[in-house]
Amino acid sequence: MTDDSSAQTQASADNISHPPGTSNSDSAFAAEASSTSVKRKVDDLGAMDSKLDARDDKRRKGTAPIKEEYLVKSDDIVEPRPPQDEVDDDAAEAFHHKDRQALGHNGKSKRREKKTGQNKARDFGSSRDQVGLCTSRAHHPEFSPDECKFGDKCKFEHDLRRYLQEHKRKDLTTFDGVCPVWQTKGRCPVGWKCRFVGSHSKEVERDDGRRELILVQDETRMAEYAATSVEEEGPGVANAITPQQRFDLTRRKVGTPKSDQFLKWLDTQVQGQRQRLEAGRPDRSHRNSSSPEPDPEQGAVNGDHKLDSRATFADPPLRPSEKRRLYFGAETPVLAPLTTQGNLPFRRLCTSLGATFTYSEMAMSLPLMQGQKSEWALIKAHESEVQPPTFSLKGGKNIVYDYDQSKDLCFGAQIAANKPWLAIKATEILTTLLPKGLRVVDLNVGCPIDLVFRDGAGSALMDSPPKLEKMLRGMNLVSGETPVTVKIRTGTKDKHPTAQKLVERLVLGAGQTAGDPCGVAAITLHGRTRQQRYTRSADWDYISETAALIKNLNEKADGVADTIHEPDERDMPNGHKGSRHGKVFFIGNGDVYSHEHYYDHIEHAKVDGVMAARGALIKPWLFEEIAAGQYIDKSSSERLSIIEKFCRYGLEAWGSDEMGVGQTRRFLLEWLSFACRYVPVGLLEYLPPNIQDRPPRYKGRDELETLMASDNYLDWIKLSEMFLGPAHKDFQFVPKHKSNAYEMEAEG
Ligand SMILES: Cc1cc2nc3c(=O)[nH]c(=O)nc-3n(C[C@H](O)[C@H](O)[C@H](O)COP(=O)(O)O)c2cc1C
Repeated sequence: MTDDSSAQTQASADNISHPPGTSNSDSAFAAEASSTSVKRKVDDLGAMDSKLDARDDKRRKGTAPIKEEYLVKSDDIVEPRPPQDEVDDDAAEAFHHKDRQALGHNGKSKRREKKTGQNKARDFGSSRDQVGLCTSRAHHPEFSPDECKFGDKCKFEHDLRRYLQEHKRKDLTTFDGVCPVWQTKGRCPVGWKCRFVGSHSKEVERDDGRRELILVQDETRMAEYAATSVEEEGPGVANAITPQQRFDLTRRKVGTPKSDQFLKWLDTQVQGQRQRLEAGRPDRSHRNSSSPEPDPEQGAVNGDHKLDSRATFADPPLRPSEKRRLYFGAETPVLAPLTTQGNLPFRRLCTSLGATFTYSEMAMSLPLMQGQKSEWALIKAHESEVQPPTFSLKGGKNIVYDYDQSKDLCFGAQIAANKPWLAIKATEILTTLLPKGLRVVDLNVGCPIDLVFRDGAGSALMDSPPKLEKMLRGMNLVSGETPVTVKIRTGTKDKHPTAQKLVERLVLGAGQTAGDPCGVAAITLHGRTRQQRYTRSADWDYISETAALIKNLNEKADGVADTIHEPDERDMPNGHKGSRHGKVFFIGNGDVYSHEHYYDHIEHAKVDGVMAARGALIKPWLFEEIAAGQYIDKSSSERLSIIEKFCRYGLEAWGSDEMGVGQTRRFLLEWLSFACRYVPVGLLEYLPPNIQDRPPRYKGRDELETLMASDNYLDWIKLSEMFLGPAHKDFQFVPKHKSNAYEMEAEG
């Protein structure tokens, strides 16, 4: 809910979709909104069309409708920002994949590990102490350090006082000088290296008169924290594999017995089919004899028509385990998977603001299987994400038979792969090593990035339905109780949508697998093609048609299952009472930027759930707006406190030492590159805001609001310095839309 300082916007109550269960007259919004004011504005726009002068015309096309008094004009022309936003979004999605080719889907690593995974593809300079403190000293009182195993060869500092006085930058004074990690946990894992170490250390006098520096812990806070935390590694972090597990992965010692069995069976099916084709005999075992011609879409990219294994000639050698039931509904707004941006602190922030479900950044299957640390870092979650979601069901409608909210959790992993064996084995490994930490394993079939696409992964799989079906079927067989989901696009090419045909195949099975669904529990559709990237709006008409189709298919699947295949409860996702087939949930995605869009899509496109990506990056309180069913006109100071929260979460996740502060700053700047696009709703002439609109140059209601609207990364650094202090002299930031690197001026 909005608090006192959040003014309501002048939106027309007639224009607002309300959360289910509220109406115009009973919502708090209706009482406070100045509906006539905006109604007039909206009507005016129609009437004024012919009178618009060139300037207004310019403002209307793809331009955010900012009230006259806030516009910054030169020569009386409203200055639009440079047209770079769509390009930026593509760049943002792609940026950290520049080195993804290094992940070698073919198993051959072309570059070194340190360049893959989270945040490794860009050079941000470094944020280190001038001379580091030896770890044998880092957590100990001054007089009783551990022995340094490296002796004279150790290049780190062993004299604690010298380190503190000469090599370490002075303590930060932000957060009132109190270490945010220590404040939460009662102890700070980085010890003497902490940039706030003064708040958890002191000098004491010993019996012999010597003065010793010691670290201080707060036992009460530690006990409180221990009582509520499910900490596995670091502060509140879940889904971390153990060093032993990682070691075993690197030595190929983690078995994938279920995958091996399935893949072997798959192989025999493919070989059998090949032999039949070579012998020139028509494949009479096809159940669907009415469609003997290969589907032109099948295997189009990989030319693998012949190897199309629509090959459930014999039942697979193993059955899936019974799955945890899923639920998506109006009450469960979903945060999209977001490479780089969807890091743990940002997801934690969104969860705290009302996001119900979250996904990891896309992780590549091969490096996961190889135990690469940076890829497994993507799968770590905050403890708040591995708890049951806290929504309350409105009227208990649409609830899935047997759904148990207390067994559900918020966080799912997303993976990408270009071959069935990779997707299947990675899924088995993920769900074996983290049996309780993942809501779903989601396969990314939307990624547009060239490097991924050319390898046959991401959205390339849209053009290889048989391969994709094999992947999902196998993933479902090996994933234990964890459901498998998939995220797709409208298609790869403009004006040639293929998602609906694909969906039909995934929900019902096709050809040889007709009546034998691959077991996918939910499908998310981003309503754009790969070719279109972020140009033009997402096609919600197509999403809506697909929702209707899936509803039909869900019903039809029952019938097909009756006549052809006796489904086993375990094979079915989200079984519901009275149905023999499991419901496949359908989530729509694209351009959701307000509660209005959100509820409109639930009501009119009739999707089960709605996922937000850039909308949440630009204003993470989108989730609060969805819960409240109204716009929240956050003041600049409220927005600043959200930035502060991110910094706290970042320091908790990455540490409060120089490195952790640098990492937090880096990801904060990445996020601010989106957040600066927010135009406060109080500055807009009419609502809803359109995510594709670019703001003209404008000034905010106060200096801070103006600063937050800046698209100059130097201003983002200024904002970061309010909480993280002056940037390290070696800190670099390359804004994704600018080619010039920024290097911090040296500072003290
Ligand atoms: C910076 C950025 C990173 C993204 N990373 C991923 C990703 O890792 N996996 C994925 O499935 N989609 C990814 N996407 C796509 C989004 O999940 C989403 O489908 C798309 O942005 C459309 O939603 P929107 O209009 O709400 O932004 C990314 C998008 C952006 C802008």
